[in-house]
Amino acid sequence: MDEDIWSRLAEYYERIKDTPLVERFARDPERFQNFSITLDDMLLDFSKTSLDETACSLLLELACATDLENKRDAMFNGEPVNRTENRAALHTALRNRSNEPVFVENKDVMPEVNATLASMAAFAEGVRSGITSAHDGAAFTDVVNIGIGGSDLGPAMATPALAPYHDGPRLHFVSNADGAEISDLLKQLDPGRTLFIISSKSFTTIETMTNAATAKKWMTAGIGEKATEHFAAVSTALDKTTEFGIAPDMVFSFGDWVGGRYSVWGPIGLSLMIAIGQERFAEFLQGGHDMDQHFRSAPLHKNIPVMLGLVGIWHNNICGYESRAVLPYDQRLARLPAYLQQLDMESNGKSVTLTGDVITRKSGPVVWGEAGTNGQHAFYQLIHQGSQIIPCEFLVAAQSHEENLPQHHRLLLANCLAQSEALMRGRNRDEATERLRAQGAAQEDLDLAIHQVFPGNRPSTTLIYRKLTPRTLGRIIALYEHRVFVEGAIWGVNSFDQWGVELGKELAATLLPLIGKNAGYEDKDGSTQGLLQTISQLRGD
Ligand SMILES: O=P(O)(O)OC[C@H]1O[C@H](O)[C@H](O)[C@@H](O)[C@@H]1O
Repeated sequence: MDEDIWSRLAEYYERIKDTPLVERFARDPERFQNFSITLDDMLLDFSKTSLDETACSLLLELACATDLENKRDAMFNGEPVNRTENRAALHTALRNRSNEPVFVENKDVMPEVNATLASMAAFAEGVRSGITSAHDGAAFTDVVNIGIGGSDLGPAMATPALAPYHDGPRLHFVSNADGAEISDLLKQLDPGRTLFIISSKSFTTIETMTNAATAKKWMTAGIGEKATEHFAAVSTALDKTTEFGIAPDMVFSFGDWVGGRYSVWGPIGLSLMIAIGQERFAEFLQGGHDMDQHFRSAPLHKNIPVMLGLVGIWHNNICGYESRAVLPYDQRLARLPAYLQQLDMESNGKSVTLTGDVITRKSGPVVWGEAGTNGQHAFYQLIHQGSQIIPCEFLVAAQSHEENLPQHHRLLLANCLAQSEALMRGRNRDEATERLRAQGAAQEDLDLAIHQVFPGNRPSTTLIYRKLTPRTLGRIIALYEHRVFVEGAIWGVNSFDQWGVELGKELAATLLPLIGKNAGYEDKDGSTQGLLQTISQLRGD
């Protein structure tokens, strides 16, 4: 049945694709109201896309035909929706502020969630106040989260996002296997005042374990045998954290029903909680919960994650746009594109459905982006005049935290709106020629107009929120999580596994002993052999 809807969508798009966006606004004075959704002080505007009422109805029909609502309820109800790993995906339980029971295999997980949150809060507030102190009783001045992927990107994105609320110790993040990162950081730190949080769900991830071992060595050199007192861990592998030497009361655990890239809401958010305090962290959770309730209860056509997901499906599968740019006009969200790359591309970068069938259409698009206005002076050239169309997703706050710098925020807002307007309306050759004439260009220079044509009719969405508070950030992240879920549900993929990261890891393990060797890799392909030899020569091994 859904094949029929896909075909109807494709046919319908052929009929309407040449209607300019500006014409749609001219025809429908209510277009903004009809193609935007509000949740309290947040608004998603998707009126600057080619979606119209018929396209929306067809997409909603598709959502129903692919059983979106039942799939959503199954996730919230703790069913093992991550079927390839036979697990629930219950990040929503971590922010379930209603406290209604949530069952995994007949056991309510909420008491455990609340107990963990309470122990995180006790630890975080202890570190912030100095009660949980360094080996000599002094307060920690610096906290370093060592983790990668989902054990890094959440707090690494959210901490700068909430900088105005950051009143705890300084926070640092180390993720890369490249020793440059930890080395450059350690040079700035005092081991006697530094706390490490080793964040790894599995506690086996090679990058994290290598950085953790380096940190432990550095700490031991600095403070001696009490080094492990300066280590906490966030993990589901308690045997491994003990083996590393971390005291059980410094370890924070979570269920295997929390996926790495969905884990900022629980103990992986410990570093964020230390930065902003438990109350602000609770507001962040409340924001996530607000979006969960909206996602569960709002009718599909008034449901922000659902409609953002359907806009994504429309652009990717129907219009054929293969990437999307996330453009926060909010410097503090500069890490949001990186965060969303993992959330989106690790979740939906799949080629096989849950039932093991090869997907016949495009699944997860390429997600990329940069904070505005910086992007304008870099890659917007291609967005405006390049040969491919990139749907742009703008985010912007109506109010800034910098009340003493109102001129900056007005400028930021004007730029954000100008970009979506320019993408939509473009500039034709006549207009470009007129503009040159008005600037006093000589007749022979009017040919330049061709270079100053903007095709226009390029789609964008804008998410506006009052101010980037903890609660708003929670809503934004949960919105994107559910958007990814909506798209994954329609494609029929498992948005909660990530088998695609494994092969590279396995091969790295086979290559590690070969680095610096001149032989022993005859079974490798010619390129890999050649590269190994070159590395050996260049290193002088
Ligand atoms: O938390 P960890 O077990 O250390 O995993 C860290 C990251 O590495 C894996 O390879 C996955 O790609 C990510 O989904 C995960 O977040």
